[in-house]
Amino acid sequence: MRPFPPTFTSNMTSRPGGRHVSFGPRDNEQPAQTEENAPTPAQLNLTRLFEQNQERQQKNMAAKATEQPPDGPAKGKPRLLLMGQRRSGKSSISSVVFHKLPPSETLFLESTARIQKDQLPSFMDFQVWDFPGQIDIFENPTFDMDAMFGEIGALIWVIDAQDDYMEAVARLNITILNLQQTYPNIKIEVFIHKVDGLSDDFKLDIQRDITIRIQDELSDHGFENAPVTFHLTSIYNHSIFEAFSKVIQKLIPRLGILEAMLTNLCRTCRFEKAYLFDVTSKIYIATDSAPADMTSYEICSDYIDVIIDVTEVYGSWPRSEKYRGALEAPPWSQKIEDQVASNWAESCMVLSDGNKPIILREVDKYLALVAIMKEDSYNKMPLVNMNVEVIVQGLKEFFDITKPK
Ligand SMILES: Nc1nc2c(ncn2[C@@H]2O[C@H](COP(=O)(O)OP(=O)(O)OP(=O)(O)O)[C@@H](O)[C@H]2O)c(=O)[nH]1
Repeated sequence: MRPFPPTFTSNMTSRPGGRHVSFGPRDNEQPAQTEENAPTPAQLNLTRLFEQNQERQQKNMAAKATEQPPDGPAKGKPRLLLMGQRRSGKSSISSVVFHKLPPSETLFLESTARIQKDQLPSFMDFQVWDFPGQIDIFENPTFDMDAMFGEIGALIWVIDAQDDYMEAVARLNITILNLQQTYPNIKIEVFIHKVDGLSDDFKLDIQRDITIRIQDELSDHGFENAPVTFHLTSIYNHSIFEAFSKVIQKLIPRLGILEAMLTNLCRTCRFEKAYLFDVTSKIYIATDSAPADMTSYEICSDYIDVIIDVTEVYGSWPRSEKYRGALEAPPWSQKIEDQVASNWAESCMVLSDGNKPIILREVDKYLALVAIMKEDSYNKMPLVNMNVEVIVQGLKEFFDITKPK
């Protein structure tokens, strides 16, 4: 059972009460930068951290160089670490995406006091750690860095775009510089968050400004191609799911094969777009090669809500012996389980405007294939079903083979 009824609030705008909204980051440059030559406290802090890191790196080299593959956690479940300033929206993101909390109810979330560790049963069984904004791990020598970052899948740094973000960017820079030395394979995903209510131009300006500040700092320290990616997000629309989809996709081994399967399916069945969804979070873990567009993603993701809700209410409903007998009798002469293509959910719906069927087929209890077909392709349904069935079998094999043993 899912804890909350599905809700989707599109493009609603909301500002947390009493938050300061500042849009002039360049006016807030630190005055210390005007004093030439004298190292600022931030620089001193950075130097100290570098030295500490170098010691730690040397100690770790011998012990760690053994099994860690270059591209992902060695064992256990991939971990997504949510970090950032206080009230930047970390707990809200985790609650909305993974626990289906309606976005408007995040207004009542309390500040996180200790690390919240969420085990999420999904196709990949990853963990999400919500890190309290007030704790600075690099200030605190008692933190076990290896336990935190050793098996990490991605570090998600949340920046509140409606607030003054200079401090957040400075902390992020310190974090990246520290981690780059010891854990160079960590993928850093920057969520420029709460962009609802900001104009498109303004969002892009903020993104450009933050990107430049981070890249400049990194290249000043000799890191030219650090794996840092930026996303504009809000819990009040699908952008947060889209961003998480991109993050999770980087953790999937051989994603290219999945994408090629979906691209082939689209070509053979004349689909406009196909997505493979993680049904509980509605993150899509793969899509075909056609350019992604938010509208098709939104329709498919809302369609999942509808179908999954119906399945939860009416799925595996008991049929009486008599009714079952009638269904299994000639002309079908087959057990009911063999007559339906899926033990889980299968559905097709045609939207009257545009006349484009949407098809959904569950792959297993975590994954569903959802696709938008081209106009008037409804009469090809038997062929489409056959092809979808083949792809679903292929997907099952793919996950059987690639799942961590
Ligand atoms: N407008 C808007 N507000 C948001 C968004 N995401 C979160 N918020 C609000 O931001 C406030 C703080 O969110 P939290 O999730 O508690 O922040 P946090 O980063 O977990 O804070 P700490 O636990 O103190 O570290 C809440 O009032 C949320 O409703 C968003 O996308 N847009």
